[in-house]
Amino acid sequence: MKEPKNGRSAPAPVAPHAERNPGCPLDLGWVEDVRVNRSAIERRTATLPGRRTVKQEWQAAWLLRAIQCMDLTTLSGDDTPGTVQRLCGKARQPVRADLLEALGVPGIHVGAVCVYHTFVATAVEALRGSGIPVAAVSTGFPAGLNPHPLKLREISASVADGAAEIDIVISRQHALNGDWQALYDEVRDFREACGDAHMKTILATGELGTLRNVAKASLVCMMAGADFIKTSTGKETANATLPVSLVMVRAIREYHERIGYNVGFKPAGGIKTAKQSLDWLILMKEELGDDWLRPDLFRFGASSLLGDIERQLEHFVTGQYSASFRHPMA
Ligand SMILES: O=C[C@H](O)COP(=O)(O)O
Repeated sequence: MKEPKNGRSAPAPVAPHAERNPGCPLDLGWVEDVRVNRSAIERRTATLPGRRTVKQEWQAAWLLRAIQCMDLTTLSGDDTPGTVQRLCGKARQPVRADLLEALGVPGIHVGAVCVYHTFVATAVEALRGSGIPVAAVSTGFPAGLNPHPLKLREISASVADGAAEIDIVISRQHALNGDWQALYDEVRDFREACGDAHMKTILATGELGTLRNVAKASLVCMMAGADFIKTSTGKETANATLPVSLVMVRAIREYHERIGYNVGFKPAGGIKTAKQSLDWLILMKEELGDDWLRPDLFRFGASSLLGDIERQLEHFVTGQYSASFRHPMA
């Protein structure tokens, strides 16, 4: 990440989309060879937040980057066109103008807005001209138990309404049964239905049983053409965690080394504080390098993280914390 030298933290302009991952044939030998050392993974992630930290203007710069890498999300049963429109307003101007001015940042927006299919057209309209893509959760999100043909139609409908990114959920049963061919075929079909829209595959790691299953499912989804692998829906009992993320980003690194394509990573669910966002950015920088600190290869899926980041930026500028209601999301 480019870091400020003079206290100013203007983020570089960033493109939303990287080169597509075409996938590769399913390599069952590779999948079955996967091993995960749980205690080593847990040790590494337990020490990471304590060992590394960024302060002051560097922290402000990293928090601005976290905003640029955010899929600002609303996935509630009480979503309405009005709340989605207000969220899109927040996506265009995620930080108060006076704070941006004080930071010396001309303008900034989030990576994408993420909604249910029903609100794709509303969000597309509200974001017109902003360059912010709309992501739709799909394929029977969050449980992923709808009939397969219906899932494909749901993807097509969101693409037709203007979604540039589709967040699919995998059938957890395929991973739990070790039926990697079925998972590969399913995700391959989803990828085809997405057409030009970028596909993020949600593993719902909290429901996959073991870290080894997480690693295997990550590889299979990338072989099937996932542009991103994403931890969680936000609706599982356990959502994004650092150990699960470490396993997934190491699978991304392995796929890159063997197949040559960069696949993105999206931790999602339960990421609410600026401090947590810094932990994830440090993880990405240390494990995958600076290329994965941009929105084309890294996103946070989060509905409430932005409010805390804005509060921290306000504290950096004014030295004071405001109440969270002063930074409403929608
Ligand atoms: O994909 C995004 C998640 O559903 C957001 O989860 P959250 O509401 O816990 O931030």
